Amino acid sequence: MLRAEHLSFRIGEKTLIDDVSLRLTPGEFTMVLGPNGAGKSTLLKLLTGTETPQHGQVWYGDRPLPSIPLATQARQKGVLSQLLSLPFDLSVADVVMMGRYPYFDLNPTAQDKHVADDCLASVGMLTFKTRAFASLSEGEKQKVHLARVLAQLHRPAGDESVKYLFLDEPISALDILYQHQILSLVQTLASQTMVVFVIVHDINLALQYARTVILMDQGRIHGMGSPDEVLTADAIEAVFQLRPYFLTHPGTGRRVMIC
Ligand SMILES: Nc1ncnc2c1ncn2[C@@H]1O[C@H](COP(=O)(O)OP(=O)(O)OP(=O)(O)O)[C@@H](O)[C@H]1O
Repeated sequence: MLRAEHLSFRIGEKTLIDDVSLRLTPGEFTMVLGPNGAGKSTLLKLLTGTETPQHGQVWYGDRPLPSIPLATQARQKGVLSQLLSLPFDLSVADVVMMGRYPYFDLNPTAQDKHVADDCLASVGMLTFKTRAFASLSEGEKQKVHLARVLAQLHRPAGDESVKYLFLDEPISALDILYQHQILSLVQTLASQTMVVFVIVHDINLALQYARTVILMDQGRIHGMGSPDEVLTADAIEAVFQLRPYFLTHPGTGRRVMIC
């Protein structure tokens, strides 16, 4: 369980996050939506310890986040942010192996290499292993970074510790096939005692995949709950200033939004 109580965060005169409290349960796929500038990425930074709130606290399990040693955090928390460029000339394999740094001293073990290959394969990028990372397309880079974070959170058989996965717009550069493949993969991970917090802009993907939705507006949580509870026409109009319509998907019966 991840718990945040009364988080507030200001920069200068601007309040980016205003008294936000939430609980994220392992096994639930939580998707975060809201207009540009609503505070989604800032909330992710507070929940992961990249930024420190002026007020409020974050707990992972029963421990306040700042009290957890960084080496422990590195084994339990994976973050994929929007900044995907790397300053060095690394291969794809090197980038994914960065996810294994918390697990080995000088050189990766055969097990680390095996995990890295598995994670690359899970995002469809194993055949790119020897390519220079800088030469990849933006979508390919996004998949490799996701593989790096998955390698970081890999659990050996029998390890049932809770892991925490945070993804900031992980599918923004992906084609529709990979959007669905990656979200299906993350959905499966969420069901395996993982706290999963994913920022997306596509409301239909949230309707399809999320168990819990957080709708943010102006640094606050406008609504949190099941997609059907939170993503109503009134809530979407209030937050995005655009009245949507909902149709019924002919194949699944699920709600589909059009504007
Ligand atoms: N260093 C800063 N100084 C002042 N304002 C900032 C700073 N960093 C971010 N902000 C502002 O805080 C607000 C929230 O930003 P944030 O990146 O969290 O929004 P977001 O919901 O993730 O937006 P997007 O969907 O566009 O990625 C924005 O209005 C942004 O301009």
